[in-house]
Amino acid sequence: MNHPQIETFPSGQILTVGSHHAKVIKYLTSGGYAQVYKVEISPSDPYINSNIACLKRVIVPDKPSLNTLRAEVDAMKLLKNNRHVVSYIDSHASKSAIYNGAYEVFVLMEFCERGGLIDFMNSRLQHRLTEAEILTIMSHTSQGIAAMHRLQPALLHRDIKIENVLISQNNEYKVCDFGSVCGIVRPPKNQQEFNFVYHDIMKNTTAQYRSPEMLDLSKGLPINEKSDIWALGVFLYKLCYYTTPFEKNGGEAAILQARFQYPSYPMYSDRLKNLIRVMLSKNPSDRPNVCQVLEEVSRLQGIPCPIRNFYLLRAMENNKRTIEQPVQNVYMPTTLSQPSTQMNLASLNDTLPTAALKFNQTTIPPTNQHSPHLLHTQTLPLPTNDHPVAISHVQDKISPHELLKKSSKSLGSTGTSNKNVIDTSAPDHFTKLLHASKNTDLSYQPVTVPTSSSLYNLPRANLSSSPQKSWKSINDNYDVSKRPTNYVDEETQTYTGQSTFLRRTSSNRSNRSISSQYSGVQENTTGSSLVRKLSVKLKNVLTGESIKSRQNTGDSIRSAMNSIRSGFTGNNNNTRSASYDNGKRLSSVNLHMHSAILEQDDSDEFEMPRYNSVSSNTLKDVEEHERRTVNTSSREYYRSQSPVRMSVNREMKNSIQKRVQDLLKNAEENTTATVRTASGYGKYTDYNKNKDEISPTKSRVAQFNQSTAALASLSGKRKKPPVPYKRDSLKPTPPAKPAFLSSRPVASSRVSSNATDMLVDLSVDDIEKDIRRRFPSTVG
Ligand SMILES: Nc1ncnc2c1ncn2[C@@H]1O[C@H](COP(=O)(O)OP(=O)(O)OP(=O)(O)O)[C@@H](O)[C@H]1O
Repeated sequence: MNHPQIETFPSGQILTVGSHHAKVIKYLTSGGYAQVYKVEISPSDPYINSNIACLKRVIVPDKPSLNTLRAEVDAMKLLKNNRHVVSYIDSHASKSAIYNGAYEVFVLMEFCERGGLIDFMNSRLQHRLTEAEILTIMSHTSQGIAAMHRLQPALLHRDIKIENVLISQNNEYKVCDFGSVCGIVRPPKNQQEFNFVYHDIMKNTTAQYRSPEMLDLSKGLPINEKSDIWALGVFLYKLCYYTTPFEKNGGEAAILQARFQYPSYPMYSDRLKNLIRVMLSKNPSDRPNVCQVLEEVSRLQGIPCPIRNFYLLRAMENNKRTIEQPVQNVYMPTTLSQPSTQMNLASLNDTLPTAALKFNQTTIPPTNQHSPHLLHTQTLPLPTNDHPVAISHVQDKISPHELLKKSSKSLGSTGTSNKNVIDTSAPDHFTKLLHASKNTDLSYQPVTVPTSSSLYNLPRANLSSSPQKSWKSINDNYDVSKRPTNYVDEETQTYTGQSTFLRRTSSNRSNRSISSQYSGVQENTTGSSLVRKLSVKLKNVLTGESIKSRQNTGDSIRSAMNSIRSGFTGNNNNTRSASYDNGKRLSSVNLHMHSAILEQDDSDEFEMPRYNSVSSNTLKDVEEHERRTVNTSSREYYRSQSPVRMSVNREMKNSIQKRVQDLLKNAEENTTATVRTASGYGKYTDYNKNKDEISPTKSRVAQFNQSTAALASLSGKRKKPPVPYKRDSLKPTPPAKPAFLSSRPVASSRVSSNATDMLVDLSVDDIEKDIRRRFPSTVG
């Protein structure tokens, strides 16, 4: 993004950000893209329990850049209120009054009083961080990342680094900067996809933190959570040694080989070094997942692991579900307590391919004993037919006794190379790697991970030193004016002496393109996916949010139906229904009441400003953006890669289903049409505190009733308006299909599309059939 330089706001300036008023206390600093202010907000935020917040002001030059920011805000919203993520408060976007065509975006978030981790590290050049301090930072940061990885589908941060961790007033470390988030990226299938992924990585990641699979896409490995783990390993190394592991020796070649060395100073325990080593494994599947990292960090700290291993819980739950399915003619013991059948679930976890771990999230009742080791010692019921071991058991149709004997035999063997057999006498894969180093005096612990921390030679002496004691100087260091000028670029800096400072660079992501030339790739992070479009359209139909006349009610239904259809067929040409034309809609909306709101299709995006001056400048870019990029095959590729939206929409999906059902039910019951008012069609907002406007809840109910009534009143009462004659030559030509799409059937490329997966549940045929039946004149 090419960001224009702008004047800073003076102290005392009052701004409106969404439903908050923000008074500038002071300008703090400028990041690569943003001006950052400390502000006083009103009303105060209930989560942070304070009226002091951080305001990020970004001027973006164009709509694609704006969409990138939207994705960042979407991610922050998803992660809101996590203790180790900088918490989102509010946001707003408007057209810039200073720069033509540019946009000004404000994001309000929790203020991290103690500034950046990098400042803290710079304050400790003489006395490097202790192991206990490093473990605390690592634990908090990993918890922030775990909050992302636990989402389904998982969110990747993709830019984990020292510069992106801030410190709160009460010394909690928090992950920030979600400008690079994306979902799991499957390996590119052709040259075009390869180029997109490559450029996307170059643009959104920091060179020294890139993983081997990111650098060598020809390996055909996905970019998934394990790429974040690699970056977290580099992060840990840098916490220890103030430099990254590959910048001195070898650069990219060293990264590709995962070749690095530990400096002799400062001294850290072998356990900590081993943790770095496994996190920096060349093969992603050899790296621990974030829960395992946290478990090991907690063991080293001698405290219970703060989170439950969600990968493991999902595996267990899935396993349980499979077992509960009746299998005919097979004797299945419910539990087996013999040691030989105890399977370390972490082992199972690591044995299963990553994809197999992406089970549906389920709620598992909390255990009484919250121990970091508890989950390691879970007894796994006998393997079932979702696992290679189980297949033979299930197929064999044997009695419980034989089954037990057989499983003891196969599971008990050690050192097996048979991948179909889980070796329960061996430790889990990660634990093995962790303790395999010659440097460590620990031999791995078989089967059961001990709960006694003494087995792990915990550095007790270090643990006793409180990190808080040495954090006195952070506040001083936070003042940017007091920062030393001799910072060294963090991309190239090598620790050369005690006086070398780490630097917060103005452009932290090396190779980060300043232009938006890869707009197709940007869609990945913009979240302008088909799913969103369809969901929003359908939502609009159901809530009446963008309906302004009966005429358009029918149009909207048609449009939504067309969109849903095209969602299944992959044919986008008809999604641009003339009835869904922004300009047309604008001409008839009540600008006075809700112009800002009605112009905006994506109702969950930035909270639009409440003051009048901006209302006519609000953004309706997504439709336009999609129209512009409808031809790009990257869009096809990234259609399956919009996790932010998908996570939001996952929750929405159920409510959509319910609303469709309710809508149809209510349409039958509702005999009197509700009188419609303009206010009833306003945009829903969580923050609408203005008493003059309809409250969010009431507004939603009203909207819903009105749209229901409107639909009901349409039934049989209105003739379909004549379709205006249009000469063929005036009809829009459908955009040409890119070569890539022609060479490959669209349907096959959509198989992996999560967007389609989600929509399947909506039973569109049923919806359409029902609506056709009820409103024959409306749906064309
Ligand atoms: N919530 C916050 N509380 C306190 N200080 C903050 C906060 N957010 C950002 N800062 C300060 O502002 C600096 C720049 O912020 P940030 O990194 O988010 O900006 P950016 O323009 O997105 O930078 P980048 O180049 O990393 O994308 C941070 O390094 C930090 O010192």
